[in-house]
Amino acid sequence: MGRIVLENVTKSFGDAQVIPPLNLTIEDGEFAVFVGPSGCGKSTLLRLIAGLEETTSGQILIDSKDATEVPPSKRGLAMVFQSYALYPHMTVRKNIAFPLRMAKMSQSEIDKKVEGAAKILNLADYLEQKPGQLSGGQRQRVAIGRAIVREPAAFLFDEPLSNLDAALRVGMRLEISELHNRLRTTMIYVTHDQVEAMTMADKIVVLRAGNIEQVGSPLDLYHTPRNIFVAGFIGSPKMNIISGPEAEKQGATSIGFRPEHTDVSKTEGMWKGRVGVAEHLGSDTFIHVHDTGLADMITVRINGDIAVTHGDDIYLTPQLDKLHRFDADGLRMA
Ligand SMILES: Nc1ncnc2c1ncn2[C@@H]1O[C@H](COP(=O)(O)OP(=O)(O)OP(=O)(O)O)[C@@H](O)[C@H]1O
Repeated sequence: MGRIVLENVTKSFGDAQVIPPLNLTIEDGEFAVFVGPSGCGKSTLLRLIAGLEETTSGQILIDSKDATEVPPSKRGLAMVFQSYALYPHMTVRKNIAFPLRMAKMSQSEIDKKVEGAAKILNLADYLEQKPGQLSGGQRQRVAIGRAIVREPAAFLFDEPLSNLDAALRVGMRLEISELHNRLRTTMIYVTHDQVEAMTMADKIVVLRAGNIEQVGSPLDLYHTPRNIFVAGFIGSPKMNIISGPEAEKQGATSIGFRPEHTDVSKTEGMWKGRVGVAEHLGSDTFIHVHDTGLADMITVRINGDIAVTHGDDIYLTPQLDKLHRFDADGLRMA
């Protein structure tokens, strides 16, 4: 079990309220991702759930029980820190066993659990090695192993991949998703990387200045962002957002169109511009377009290659059925 409910939770540091009253439910077995720009309160929210920070007001329920005053070690949650939180002088076996030894579990039971976790995480061959002999990804798995053996109601991850290189991040991202598929335990994952959020989450919670801007599945957020902030945050490259006469023509204060929802031609189209940087990836081409009179830069993405280069004229036509319309408050219009 691992259903986590926050009811009117607030957090202030001195006079500064970093989490205004916040309500959120994470269902048992769900993979929830907290995402948002630096300083928006993601880590604070996770630490409140873990019990590493005290709430200023409100309640935290874990499986319907009030956990607001329960100390971290008694909440049944496991926080996975970055891999450097391992003990360098201990073997992998001892690192994974550490929380069980603290809990005074019998040696035979410890061995069973450590070996079970090592199997799940493909670490069985490394149990007698020290963290320094392992790759970054393997170390990260040891950190996860230490959490798994406690059989927590939920795993809490705070940017666990941020100190890994790009290729390893992608690999570990898949491993954590696979682990979730296998264990089906609630996971809460903090990142500022919207690609991680999109690819891992059942439910994304987009935060800005401690406020929840939107909660939904990755594709809900992609297709129907409820405001300009979410529209600009979810999706890569970012949605183009423009205001002025072209938006007014669509009956909106601002309109948004994604790079992948824009038709491109060298001869005709709705708006004319000039190619700035064209990134030819083979599979796709990203073109950054200037001098449209709409915005400093419009980014478009097309499948495959197109023979354009810096300085060429180019014509853009947004796909009107995929246009996002926003009112003067930046809220999505029906
Ligand atoms: N112990 C503290 N004392 C005072 N202010 C704090 C404390 N911890 C966090 N804050 C403030 O609370 C706000 C939210 O911080 P938090 O670390 O939760 O953000 P975040 O979204 O996780 O950011 P990042 O992505 O940069 O890690 C920030 O303005 C931060 O300065």
